[in-house]
Amino acid sequence: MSVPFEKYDGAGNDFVVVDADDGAVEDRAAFARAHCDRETGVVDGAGGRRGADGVLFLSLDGDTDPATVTMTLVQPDGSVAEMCGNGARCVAAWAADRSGASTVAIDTPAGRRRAVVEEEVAVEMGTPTFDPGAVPLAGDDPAIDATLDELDGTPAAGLSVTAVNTGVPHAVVFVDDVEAVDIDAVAPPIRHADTFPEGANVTFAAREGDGYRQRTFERGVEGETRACGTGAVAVAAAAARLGHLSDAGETNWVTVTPPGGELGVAVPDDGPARLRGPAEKRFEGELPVPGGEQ
Ligand SMILES: N[C@@H](CCC[C@H](N)C(=O)O)C(=O)O
Repeated sequence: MSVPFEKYDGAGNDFVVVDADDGAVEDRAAFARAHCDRETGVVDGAGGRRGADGVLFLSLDGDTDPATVTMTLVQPDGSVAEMCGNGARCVAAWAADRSGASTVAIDTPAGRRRAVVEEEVAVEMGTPTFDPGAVPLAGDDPAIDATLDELDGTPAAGLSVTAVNTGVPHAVVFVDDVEAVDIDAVAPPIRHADTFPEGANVTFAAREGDGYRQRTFERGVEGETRACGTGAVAVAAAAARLGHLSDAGETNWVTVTPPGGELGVAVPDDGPARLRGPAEKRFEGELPVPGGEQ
């Protein structure tokens, strides 16, 4: 048995998109593990990398105003993420391609997010929180520019971490040069630290002009991705919290640049964060359903 899919890309974060209403994929974790693998997964019909950063199972209701999409992101390790910023932007582009709607409400496990599709796709990202219970953190104190003793003896020793939830947990580490970070060595001790009982995505950021360069090691992918939207929001939110954005203005758009593209982030004091950037369909095809009948 096979299922139709489309491949979308949001600033370098790439996703297999499956219409959940087809009902063909019973074991979503097995499907994601099989087709996201970077060596053996879905072949890129547009000539790019094999595999994907996750599978978006989507259900579109075009009869509501605005159109509503229920989004479930299943990651390469089979886990379900509560939120995905670039995924949500790809969802909005998918819904616009299908229904012509330029405004879309996206229901995620983290709550409803509104998106607008123009030349770029912008999505509301909720209000970032440093609250220890919401990140979540193991203790009662927030981690703001904090050195975690438990990282002693690891490649992450001595790094200052700011913990923030932008729909999913992020540990933000400001460095002088993101390119110089040995991310596969430094990120895992933070990602698995007891401080983060549900784990954390680990996002490195370095100032570049009025904005930031970004690299993120994603939970669920268990490796670096070419972009991460919740990570970009985490960078701007942490920078604002630490007083680093005073010259840029906290309600202005901040440019955050991951390896795969360019994102804009706004983190106003009095409302939800917003994320904008490119999101586009790359190709479509059919994929086998693991364990599915012939
Ligand atoms: N790439 C995403 C984040 C996806 C979720 C993350 N890997 C997690 O498990 O928390 C984004 O663009 O935000």
